[in-house]
Amino acid sequence: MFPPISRVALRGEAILTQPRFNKGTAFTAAERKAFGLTGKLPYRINSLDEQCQRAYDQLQSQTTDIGKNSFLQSMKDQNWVLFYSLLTRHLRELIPIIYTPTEADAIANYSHLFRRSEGLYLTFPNRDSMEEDFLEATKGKSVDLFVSSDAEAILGIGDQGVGISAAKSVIYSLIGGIDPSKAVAVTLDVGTNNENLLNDPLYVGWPHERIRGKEYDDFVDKFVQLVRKHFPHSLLHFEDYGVTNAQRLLQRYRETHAVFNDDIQGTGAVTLSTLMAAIGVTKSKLCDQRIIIYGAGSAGLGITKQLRDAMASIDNVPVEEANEKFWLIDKHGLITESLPDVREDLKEFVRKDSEWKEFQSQGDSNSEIKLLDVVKKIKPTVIIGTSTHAGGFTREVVEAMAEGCDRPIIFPLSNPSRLVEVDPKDANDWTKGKALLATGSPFPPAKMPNGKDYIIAECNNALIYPGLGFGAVISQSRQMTDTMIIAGARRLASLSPALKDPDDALLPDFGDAPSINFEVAVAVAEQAIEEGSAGVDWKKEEVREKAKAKLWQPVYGEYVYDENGDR
Ligand SMILES: NC(=O)c1ccc[n+]([C@@H]2O[C@H](COP(=O)([O-])OP(=O)(O)OC[C@H]3O[C@@H](n4cnc5c(N)ncnc54)[C@H](O)[C@@H]3O)[C@@H](O)[C@H]2O)c1
Ligand SMILES: O=C(O)C[C@H](O)C(=O)O
Ligand SMILES: [Mg+2]
Repeated sequence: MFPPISRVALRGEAILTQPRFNKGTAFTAAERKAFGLTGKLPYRINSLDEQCQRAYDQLQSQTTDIGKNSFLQSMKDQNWVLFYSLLTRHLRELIPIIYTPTEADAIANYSHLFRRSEGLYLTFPNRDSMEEDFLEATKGKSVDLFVSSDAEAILGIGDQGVGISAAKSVIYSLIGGIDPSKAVAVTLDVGTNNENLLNDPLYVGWPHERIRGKEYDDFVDKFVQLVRKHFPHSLLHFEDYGVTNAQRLLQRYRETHAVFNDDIQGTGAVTLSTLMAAIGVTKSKLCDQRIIIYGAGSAGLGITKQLRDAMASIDNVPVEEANEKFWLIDKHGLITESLPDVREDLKEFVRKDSEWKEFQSQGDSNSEIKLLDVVKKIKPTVIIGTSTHAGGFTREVVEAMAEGCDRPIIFPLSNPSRLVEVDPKDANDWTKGKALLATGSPFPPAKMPNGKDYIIAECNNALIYPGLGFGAVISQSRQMTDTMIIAGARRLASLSPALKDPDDALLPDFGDAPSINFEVAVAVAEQAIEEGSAGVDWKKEEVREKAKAKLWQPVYGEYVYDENGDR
């Protein structure tokens, strides 16, 4: 039954200052009496609609996006139902305020905007009390989800010391249906190498250079083992870890717990869905593509592997053959055999020197093979940007690509908006409306040569990770397997507007994110049950109904005072 009747053990000031239970002016007369609130609230009893109207009017009086973000953050500290219902009612308008791109500015100014702590802060110098701190923060809770970050690679803005886990956690509840009281945002503060933060007297994190090596691994491991021990059925989400740790941590834990790295797997999944929609328009197969990945970090490699695995599983292409469809470019150019210091995890995608002799002159440090060289030589059908290099897809690059194929597929995915590899409007103009486009942050539509709007799909992992997570949580999966992720990605691809009209967006609108993510969750849970990863004994046909019943929604339930109730 939703909304549920809640048994609450808090009275008076204590319930008004607990955002999980506070209803403000919406407490009923009976609740005011039972919880000692009659003298603590003004007379009028408001409905949730009226509260949302008032809050929306107040929000509109903020003139900047960052001001709106701070206002909403305060509202989250006061009343969760009101916060989430306001967002739900104005989803399209407010997601960019609480999430990408505005969240990037909020995190960059975290210490200066700081008002109130939230979630769990595990800090390296306090490592000896980690278990105590963990248990204190999770006492009495049945946690379904931990969203963790060490904040080393926040979006494209780099090392921010602390931040992001709370913003990503909000999206799980807003569009994924996860009960916010069952989610914990975890900040793993292992220091920062950001000089500005280290020199800022108001910095709220640990002002120390980042811990590396065994000390770092032991610290993260202590946290992961606490999650495993106390909440064995929970999902553990990793967000914005640095490239040297992200892939390693995922590999280390993925067999033993349901862990999920959003930048690697979430981005890989949403990009696979977007690409499947695009090749639906070009009427080609995944394995027919020649794909340039520009920026071979966590997201770039995650996308590469996801697309490669999909070629293998959907088109039945041997993995080694599928590897040959990718050209990875990082800050020193195309990744070839002779490039020094290539990360171990990129080795299977390294290109042979013998294919690129004309661009390599011995001993010349400027001989890196540039994006334009690669575009001209291989004539890619797809180019994906995860480089943080604003403007990296120049006019020359885009025009050269358009010469080599009819409908160039161009996904500049770097966030926030100011770091996009090419403004989609320019890519559309330079290709005379031929490009099939998707970006990581929201952009306004571009104009097609026939005067119609071309809607730019928002290929952001938030269109899929809440659904992947909710699917894994409700099916109590012991692991988040590749096949569960592919099932979610295929379901999202099947909902693409471009399947019906090739001139329409490659992905559904973010305004529909809750229903889209629900479909993803159903597909994930069905797959988990089918392959035996699930901990529930549902039949596949029951999944939709069961999932519906588990969706958390921002509505007020009835409260009953009970001294043994929740607090
Ligand atoms: N749209 C999405 O859903 C989504 C998801 C994850 C990441 N991203 C974005 O992708 C970008 C990268 O994120 P990440 O987590 O992979 O970071 P990362 O630091 O792991 O990777 C960035 C990579 O780009 C390389 N690079 C830097 N400058 C370059 C240049 N001039 N040319 C080519 N490569 C260059 C870096 O060496 C690094 O390998 C960020 O802007 C992030 O916001 C978007
Ligand atoms: O947070 C986002 O907007 C997407 C992604 O995880 C990123 O790091 O850019
Ligand atoms: Mg991220």
